[in-house]
Amino acid sequence: MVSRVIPVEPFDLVIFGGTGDLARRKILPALFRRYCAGQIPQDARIIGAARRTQNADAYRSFVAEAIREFSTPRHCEDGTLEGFLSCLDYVAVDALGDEGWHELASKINGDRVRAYYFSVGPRLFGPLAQRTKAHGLANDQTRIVVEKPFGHDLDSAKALNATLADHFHEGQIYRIDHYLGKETVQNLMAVRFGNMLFEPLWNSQYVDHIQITVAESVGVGGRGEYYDRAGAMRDMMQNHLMQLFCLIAMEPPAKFDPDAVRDEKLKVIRALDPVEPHHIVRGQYLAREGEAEEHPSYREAVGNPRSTTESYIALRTHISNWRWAGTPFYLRTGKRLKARSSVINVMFKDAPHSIFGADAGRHANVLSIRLQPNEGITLKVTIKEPGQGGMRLVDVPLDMSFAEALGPEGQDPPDAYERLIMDVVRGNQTLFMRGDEVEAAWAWTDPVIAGWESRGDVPKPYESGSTGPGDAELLIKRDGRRWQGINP
Ligand SMILES: NC(=O)C1=CN([C@@H]2O[C@H](COP(=O)(O)OP(=O)(O)OC[C@H]3O[C@@H](n4cnc5c(N)ncnc54)[C@H](OP(=O)(O)O)[C@@H]3O)[C@@H](O)[C@H]2O)C=CC1
Ligand SMILES: O=C1O[C@H](COP(=O)(O)O)[C@@H](O)[C@H](O)[C@H]1O
Repeated sequence: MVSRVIPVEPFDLVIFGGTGDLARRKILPALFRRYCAGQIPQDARIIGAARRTQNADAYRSFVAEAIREFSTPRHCEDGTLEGFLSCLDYVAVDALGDEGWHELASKINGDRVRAYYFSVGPRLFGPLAQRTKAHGLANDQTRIVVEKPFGHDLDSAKALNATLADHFHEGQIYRIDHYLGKETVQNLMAVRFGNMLFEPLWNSQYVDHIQITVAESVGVGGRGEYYDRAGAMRDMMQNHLMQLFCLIAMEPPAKFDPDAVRDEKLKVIRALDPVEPHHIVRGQYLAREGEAEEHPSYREAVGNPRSTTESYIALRTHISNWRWAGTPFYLRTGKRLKARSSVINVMFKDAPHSIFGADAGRHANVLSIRLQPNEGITLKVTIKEPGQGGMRLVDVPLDMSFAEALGPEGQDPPDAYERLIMDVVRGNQTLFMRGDEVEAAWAWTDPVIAGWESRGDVPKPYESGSTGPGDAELLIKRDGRRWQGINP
């Protein structure tokens, strides 16, 4: 199955922070892949902007290096890299001063789409918005792309929304949550709303509970300073897990358009109950014996021997609405866990009555949506155990891997940033967070954090390579349930 690539109109994209880590590892390789796919026209202009002084050729060498290191292009013909590099330019600009802005303005084309990607530290989001406008770089076609973190709490998110709103209207602001750009995350909507099979069962009458797991095998890497101020609750739960949660729990939007989808997500967040303190477990990873040098403990990695920041969080929450009344949602995420594995498990209830008697045991269907890796869907169904031993039941998986089912496109789907950047150029905000959504997510998150801060809560240690702290097992076991495994 080969999908049709529709080229976008020529555009100007300025990447503020175009020499930074995110630009190097994600944004520029994503643009290159879209160029290879034939989606970016030759007269598109991609301008890196950062403080350091260098000419366009030096920037092109930097980008070529980044692409060699981080891009795995398909269908790329000889000379494609040169073609892509010829779309690039560079201007030295200071987000906090006036240097470089005049030159940047001179390179922007009059009447085509202009996108400004703010891939810089969050303290620069406001100044960039202000200067972009003040130096005449913005027109009605202008879009700004704002990276995470979008605020540190509700007050800072409100302040940032207000600052951006001083210069751009909501329809111009693209707040990135890269999980929304993941192919399988979009598939959540396709599975739910493209099939008759699931939606009638998608409620508390048939669903016992839902588990969302985003497990990472990596540690905090080189982002220790940022991470130690954030922790798993702010870094992952408030945004990525919250978005997955919304897509799983929301009502069907009337159509797949930005406000219809975002209105429904917002309703879910606003209907969330506050999390009870005894429904949260925080953890912090320790080094495994003998591996401390290669894979240090969390505290070692962030250079803060007394840190009480969590690298793991598990919680139970509820939505107070008609569809989900009484259905618990268990969410967990953490670093340095057993495997990289993001899965949503929809755990259905047992059949109301067993005609096979007590010996048949208890069996319930489970729909597992694997977001990464090994993207696909498994439905656990109950069948008869083969043989003459009476009517004994056994659970077997109906397994579908997207890679196998979809052929080459399924094996190498576009990276999240590819999809999202092209959506910016096309002017489609469906997969971006709206300001009120972000604020609602913080309004739910803040009291949780305030609670553990006021209690002086210290995260529970867990060993790197494990499934997290033992208390997280108890969190769900107390309810007579258990986590599904963390498997690669
Ligand atoms: N790296 C990652 O994996 C992820 C990053 N993010 C977010 O992306 C954003 C960028 O992160 P990352 O790339 O890691 O950060 P880096 O520190 O690697 O890069 C920062 C960039 O900003 C530029 N910069 C710094 N100060 C100024 C200034 N005053 N004016 C103009 N440019 C400036 C730097 O270049 P120079 O010093 O030359 O000015 C550099 O290009 C952050 O908001 C981060 O939270 C989000 C998810 C993942
Ligand atoms: O935004 C973030 O996401 C990554 C995980 O993203 P993934 O695409 O690799 O699943 C996480 O490692 C990082 O801490 C966080 O800031």
